[in-house]
Amino acid sequence: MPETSPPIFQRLTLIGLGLIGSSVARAARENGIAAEIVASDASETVCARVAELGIADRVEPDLIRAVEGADCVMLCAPVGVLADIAAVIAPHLAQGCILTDVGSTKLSVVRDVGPVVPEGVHFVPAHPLAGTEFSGPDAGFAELFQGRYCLVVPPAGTNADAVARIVALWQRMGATVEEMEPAHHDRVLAVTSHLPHLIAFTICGTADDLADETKEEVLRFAASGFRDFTRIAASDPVMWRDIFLNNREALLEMLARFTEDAQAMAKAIRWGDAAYIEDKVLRGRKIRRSLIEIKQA
Ligand SMILES: NC(=O)C1=CN([C@@H]2O[C@H](COP(=O)(O)OP(=O)(O)OC[C@H]3O[C@@H](n4cnc5c(N)ncnc54)[C@H](O)[C@@H]3O)[C@@H](O)[C@H]2O)C=CC1
Ligand SMILES: O=C(O)C(=O)Cc1ccc(O)cc1
Repeated sequence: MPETSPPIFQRLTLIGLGLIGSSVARAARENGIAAEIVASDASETVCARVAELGIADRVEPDLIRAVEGADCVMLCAPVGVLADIAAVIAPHLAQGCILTDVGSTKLSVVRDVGPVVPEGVHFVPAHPLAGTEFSGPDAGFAELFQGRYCLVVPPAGTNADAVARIVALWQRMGATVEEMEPAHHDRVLAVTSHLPHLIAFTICGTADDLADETKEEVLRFAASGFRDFTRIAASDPVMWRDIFLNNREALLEMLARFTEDAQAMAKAIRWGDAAYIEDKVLRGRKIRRSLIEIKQA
């Protein structure tokens, strides 16, 4: 008989049952992570759908009732509302409970949620580097985190057992976990995730602004380059509004650097600097190939 590990938590409460929350619900159940999974969402439609899908043991729209008696509460809503949710639930969290999240920005979560966490509750922020351009409870799937990274950013002095249990939770869902400082996390994600999304949203807008001239052609003849951008640009507007506004400094810095590099490319094109252009394209190709090698290793 295959050996089954005991659950890590008795009651795991998920707040926000979109792509990520519903994927955690499915993966937690499939991997026996919690004896009971409670789901709570601000949207009645989402609550009804989660009940219909049967991916939680209990759907509890009332935030306070949802967190009562939980030994782990995971915030899976957009980063802009996490502080408000935390303020409502904080007084109702059980002693020893672990409060965690999956938000894409981490300095803001540490800054906004950290101060309301009561004595005796352990705060372990995290960020799974896994997702898609889809949102909502129907978009989630249990395998989303397999073979992906999850970064945890526990504030200094966090209870080591609480950190170990959050690490175990993500590992059991198939992720590789690494610890990181929140400021470093936000700079790394600004360049690897937030800036690419900004560029995708912007280029789609630029193409759309040229509607009279080219729109029909853009859509009809869209080759893979533009298509790849449209996949990323299909992401959720509220989630990305909140990410941009909550990683303002690092994102603006990376955007400024990118703009300088784009201007250097414009100069090379204007002056016919063929070597510069070729060198930059070659560098892109090398980066892509090294990524594929890492994935295959
Ligand atoms: N989508 C992605 O690829 C990834 C997203 N993240 C982070 O995960 C979090 C959730 O993202 P998704 O699941 O993609 O979003 P989603 O849009 O699919 O789901 C968010 C859910 O939160 C609910 N919600 C909003 N405000 C709420 C409130 N005040 N109280 C309770 N529920 C509330 C919404 O009704 C919705 O069901 C975000 O913080 C995002 O930055 C992290 C990694 C990847
Ligand atoms: O779909 C994609 O390309 C993504 O980049 C998904 C994603 C979005 C936000 C995150 O914080 C992490 C991963």
